[in-house]
Amino acid sequence: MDVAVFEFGTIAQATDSFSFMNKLGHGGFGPVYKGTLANGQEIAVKRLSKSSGQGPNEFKNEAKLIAKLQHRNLVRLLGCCIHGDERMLVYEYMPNRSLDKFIFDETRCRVLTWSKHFRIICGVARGLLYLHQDSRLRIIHRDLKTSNVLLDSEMNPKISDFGMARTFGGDQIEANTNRVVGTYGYMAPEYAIDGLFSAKSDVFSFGILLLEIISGRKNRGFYHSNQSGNLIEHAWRLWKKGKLLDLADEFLVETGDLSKLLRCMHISLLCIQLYPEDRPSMASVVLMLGSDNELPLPKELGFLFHKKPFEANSSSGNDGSSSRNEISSSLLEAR
Ligand SMILES: Nc1ncnc2c1ncn2[C@@H]1O[C@H](COP(=O)(O)OP(=O)(O)OP(=O)(O)O)[C@@H](O)[C@H]1O
Repeated sequence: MDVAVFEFGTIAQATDSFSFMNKLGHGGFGPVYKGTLANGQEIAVKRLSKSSGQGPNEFKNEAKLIAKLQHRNLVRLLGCCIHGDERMLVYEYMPNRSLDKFIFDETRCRVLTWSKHFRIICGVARGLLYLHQDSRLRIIHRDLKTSNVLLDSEMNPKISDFGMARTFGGDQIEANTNRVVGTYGYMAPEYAIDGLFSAKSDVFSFGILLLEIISGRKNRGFYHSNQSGNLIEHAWRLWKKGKLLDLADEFLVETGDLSKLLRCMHISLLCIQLYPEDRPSMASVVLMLGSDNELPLPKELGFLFHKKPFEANSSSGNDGSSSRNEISSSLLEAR
């Protein structure tokens, strides 16, 4: 199937000339708008703010490749739009927006019982497996996080922003400026420090996502009244004491299958192990989620989470800034 190339007029009309009312948010690649096509189909338009430096044909070819990635747990790219220097991507619209808006909101997270959480976890794992292994392109996401997991009308999870690092920035940013692209709090240590990415750095991000989904708390900015450290350290301490269940959100414990809940937390600790080779592949993660087989023990996590080996400049929110971090590796090397 060929990717649709939309006329600028069609997109402007669908979004009411990119009206403020239709703005869904603002991510690292630029603002996102909701739109409705003349046939009634709802769309989300990502207006890329940074020029990727690509000519129109190159951009179209990359969009074509991304559009070929089709899986029930990936957001579908419907097409693109080119207007002068501007580049836009047109996605299917996800009415329930992103996962972060549910799990970190005390009222809205009650909409999701444990079984729905588990369905979301398994869906994200399958979507990532498809990107790593089953798709022809073999994509490493590089920025998996709760705001990049969108939810359709039935709360099925769909990973978004896949292919973006490869296509619209990452490789170029790294090649040209020695910087890595990702989000602080989700980046695997080898990626954050040495700029080395692999499918196993995505597995690390998946582990963090899993911890966040189950605890309802963000790894970044995690606060606990009587101890220091982040969510990972807290999880590790509880694991050592055999009290991992204390990390889970109370509502999940009430509505959940406790052995499955514990199993998911155990899997998350396997995914965030220090050395990439110790982490399971996404194929193993999918198998572990779907079976009751005994799981290996995670290796000591300890070490680096006590220190901040680099300075990350980041911000987040809908104020036009991005939650994306660009960490200069020359800065890292200098320390
Ligand atoms: N297809 C979509 N359907 C519905 N809402 C969407 C869609 N794509 C993005 N959004 C919403 O638009 C906002 C911005 O998304 P975007 O993916 O650009 O940024 P982000 O994930 O918040 O940050 P980053 O760019 O750093 O990954 C998010 O709040 C998300 O909920």
